[in-house]
Amino acid sequence: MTTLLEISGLTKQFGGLTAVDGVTFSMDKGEVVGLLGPNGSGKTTVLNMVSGLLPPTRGTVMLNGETLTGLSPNRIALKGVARTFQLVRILPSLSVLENVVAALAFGRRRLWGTVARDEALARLEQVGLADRADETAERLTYIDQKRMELARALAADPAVLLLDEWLAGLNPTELRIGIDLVASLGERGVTVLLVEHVMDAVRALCGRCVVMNAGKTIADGRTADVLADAEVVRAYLGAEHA
Ligand SMILES: Nc1ncnc2c1ncn2[C@@H]1O[C@H](COP(=O)(O)OP(=O)(O)OP(=O)(O)O)[C@@H](O)[C@H]1O
Repeated sequence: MTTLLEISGLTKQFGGLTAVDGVTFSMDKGEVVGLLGPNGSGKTTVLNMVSGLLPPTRGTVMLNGETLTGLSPNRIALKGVARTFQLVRILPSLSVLENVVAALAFGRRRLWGTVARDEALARLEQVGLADRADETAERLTYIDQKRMELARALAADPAVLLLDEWLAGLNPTELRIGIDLVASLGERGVTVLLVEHVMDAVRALCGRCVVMNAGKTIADGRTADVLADAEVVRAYLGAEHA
């Protein structure tokens, strides 16, 4: 396996609070890795540093041996890192199709015109939203806005996709579809870092998990082993899970 993403000693301090404290792990190409931990343990802050939204206080992020730390979010996106947000970010007054076309125009492939339109439709098809292509984005349900945000992220043809609780709030049928979708991305060689509290999804999707607590990594290993780890159960999953 080839190491694609390497996170070393990643640290973020907000004033006196060390939100992320020396986090180190790497991901191979095509791996789907769960990043777990209780609320406030620092997971989103890790994603924010990997995607360049926040500069780390210390530590580095490398993609394919190239340092991302210090680059702007836009540059990092152009290098192949895409993400979704816990609270979806869309262009509300544009159509669903235009939202994805915009991601293509400003993404690393810089596609325009009918090529962009065809590609956008293919991405919407992939996330099950092709029939809503002409709808104004703000009229979509929250779940469909999440789907559209994923289509925008996929339009960037990412090497690494950071999903921040993308499966949260889905009903059981939608969850099944969402899990299959994320699994298909891994199978296509997209490396996925999944911040998620939905344990059925984590078990179904992640061969490996990294668990954080109070900014630190407390476990990193095969999902079954990590979820049975006494410290992970104590800090995150709770006794009823064990
Ligand atoms: N911009 C910020 N300024 C100050 N403190 C912040 C900032 N962003 C996050 N924090 C704090 O850093 C800590 C880690 O937050 P973070 O959102 O990364 O946790 P999380 O594990 O993603 O939580 P959740 O599962 O609830 O999304 C929290 O104590 C949070 O209040």
